[in-house]
Amino acid sequence: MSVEFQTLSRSYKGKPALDGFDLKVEPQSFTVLCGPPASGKSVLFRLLVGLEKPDAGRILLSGRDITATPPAERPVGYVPQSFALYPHLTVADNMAYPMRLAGAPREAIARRVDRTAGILSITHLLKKTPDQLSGGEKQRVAVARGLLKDAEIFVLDDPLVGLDYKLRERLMDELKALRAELKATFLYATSDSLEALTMAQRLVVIDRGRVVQHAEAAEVYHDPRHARALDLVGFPHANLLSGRVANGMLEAGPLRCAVAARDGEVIAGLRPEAIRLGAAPGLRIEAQVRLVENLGGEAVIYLEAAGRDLTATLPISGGRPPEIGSRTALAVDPADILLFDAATEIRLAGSAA
Ligand SMILES: Nc1ncnc2c1ncn2[C@@H]1O[C@H](COP(=O)(O)OP(=O)(O)OP(=O)(O)O)[C@@H](O)[C@H]1O
Repeated sequence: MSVEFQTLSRSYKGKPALDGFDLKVEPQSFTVLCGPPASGKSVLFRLLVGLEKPDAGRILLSGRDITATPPAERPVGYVPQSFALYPHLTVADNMAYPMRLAGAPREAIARRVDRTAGILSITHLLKKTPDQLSGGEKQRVAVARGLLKDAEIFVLDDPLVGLDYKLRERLMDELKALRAELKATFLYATSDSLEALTMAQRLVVIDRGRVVQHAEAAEVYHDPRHARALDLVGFPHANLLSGRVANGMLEAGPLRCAVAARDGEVIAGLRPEAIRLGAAPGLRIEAQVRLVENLGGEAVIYLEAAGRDLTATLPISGGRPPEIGSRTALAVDPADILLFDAATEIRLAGSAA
């Protein structure tokens, strides 16, 4: 089933949470919505589930307008961000609750509970009550409960937040497998960019209640169309330096070079992995090392250059990362600098020359 949001708007006390939100996702796709906190992801999901009404705009499922359809009549399963399990019911009964409510036959419920519990590795918990579970176990039960509904669309609002990395990785694989098995359309919100890149077929970057880019995950990473897409997708966060272009010259903190962009205020973006240490061809930058995080094979190095903060990731195979407090020479290929309009944050045509 396809899902289409058409110029959806929703404000709270005059402040827009969604502001002309437009998005269409294909049937049986796995779409990840990635946006910073308070960008509107949860509000969007609550509108799709029917828990709230938009101020303007429409929601279409396979072309049918469901904006005014009551929640119970929408074929949408929901894993909310904050979950509440019924304390007096066992895990199995907690999971079964939405299907019971919908009047599903007992055998169908039992089958579905068993299968979903197996996929999420919670079979051993089925007879326990929530007070006997750890935080992570409760979270997996809540995910299972949301996925149990006989639905064609499932929305998962940051369902793995707070779980340890190994468990998250495993659950991500299992959720993808489950999507294929259920032949359903999955919408998955996260504010974690690594999770977004790992999970996504299609990635939607949201900023301030609007879609700023919708593309394959790799395309968002390699060809960000908006400063927020560059900022959010990738780890560590990209460097975003405010500056200006005048007479074909970029000046943004330590980044000073000829560019083919029009004159005006800009944001110059540079991924940490595009900065090299030592003398290399390209733009030379003098910097001071503020902090080094040694990750084994590579180091994240926090620097100051021309009064601005810069983050670099450097391979340190065999070598040693630079000393904290030392001065160091950096090299940047001007072609790696991405320019965005300072006001709209949209990518500008023309990169460094
Ligand atoms: N019921 C509400 N009343 C008032 N303001 C609200 C309400 N729900 C959401 N908002 C506001 O709408 C904006 C978007 O919130 P939303 O919860 O959708 O963000 P989000 O992208 O899901 O963030 P997070 O990743 O932190 O969950 C925020 O500024 C939030 O304060």
